[in-house]
Amino acid sequence: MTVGVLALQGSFNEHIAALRRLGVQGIEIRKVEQLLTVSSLIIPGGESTTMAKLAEYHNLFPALREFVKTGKPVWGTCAGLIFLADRAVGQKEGGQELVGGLDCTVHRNFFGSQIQSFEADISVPLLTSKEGGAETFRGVFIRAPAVLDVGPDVEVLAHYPVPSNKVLYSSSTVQIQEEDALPETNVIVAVKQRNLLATAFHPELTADTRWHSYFMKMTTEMEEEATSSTSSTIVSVGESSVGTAQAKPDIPIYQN
Ligand SMILES: NC(=O)CC[C@H](N)C(=O)O
Repeated sequence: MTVGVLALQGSFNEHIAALRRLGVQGIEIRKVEQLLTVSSLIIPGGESTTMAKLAEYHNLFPALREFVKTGKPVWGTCAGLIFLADRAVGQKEGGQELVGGLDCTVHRNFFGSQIQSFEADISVPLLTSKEGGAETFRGVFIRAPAVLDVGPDVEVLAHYPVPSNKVLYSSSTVQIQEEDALPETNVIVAVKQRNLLATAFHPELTADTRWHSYFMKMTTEMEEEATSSTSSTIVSVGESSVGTAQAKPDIPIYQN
């Protein structure tokens, strides 16, 4: 089983480290030929416009679209979610190329600018039912996008409840008025459509490997479907195995 991580820009090293904690070797993908060798692909967070320019430079878009179409699992985190979306709003002037495949509209910087980045506990019932562990997952949102609407084949995996009148961060000019709380708006932050998984936040920046473990299971299932006669091999680089519940506290890895 070989997992590629698009390594043009952004948090690809962190994804590779998270895979390593599960005993899986992630392969850095920068060229079309490399993409042809992997069974699944992670598109990391970063800056989607820059990543798109680099992907264009390396002529990766046709191969990425083909990869999505073949049904191989692809997981986009943050900028990776933007890449996978069929439609994006809030793009820089002139827009940017998207890989597409995921029937949804994303807003590139839904939660505001870099300083409005935040962390929040997100409830993800599917992840808890498949991977066990805590009821919630620590979502690290860095100038994060959000999903504005989804097509009929898209499964919504997680919401982030934003109080309608609540400003996420206070500043000298903006005060949070908790007492006037209005009903919450449930913003979509994680989705799945067949072979495509997408999160607006960064699981690779936490010690919780359940999202990676879940993605590995998607990869194994897809491989078994494709080659039902041959068994897949995990390249073990550590002691732990895929699917093992992680005992580590769920804190951002940069605090370790
Ligand atoms: N952390 C991220 O990946 C941020 C993505 C960013 N909003 C973009 O447009 O690319």
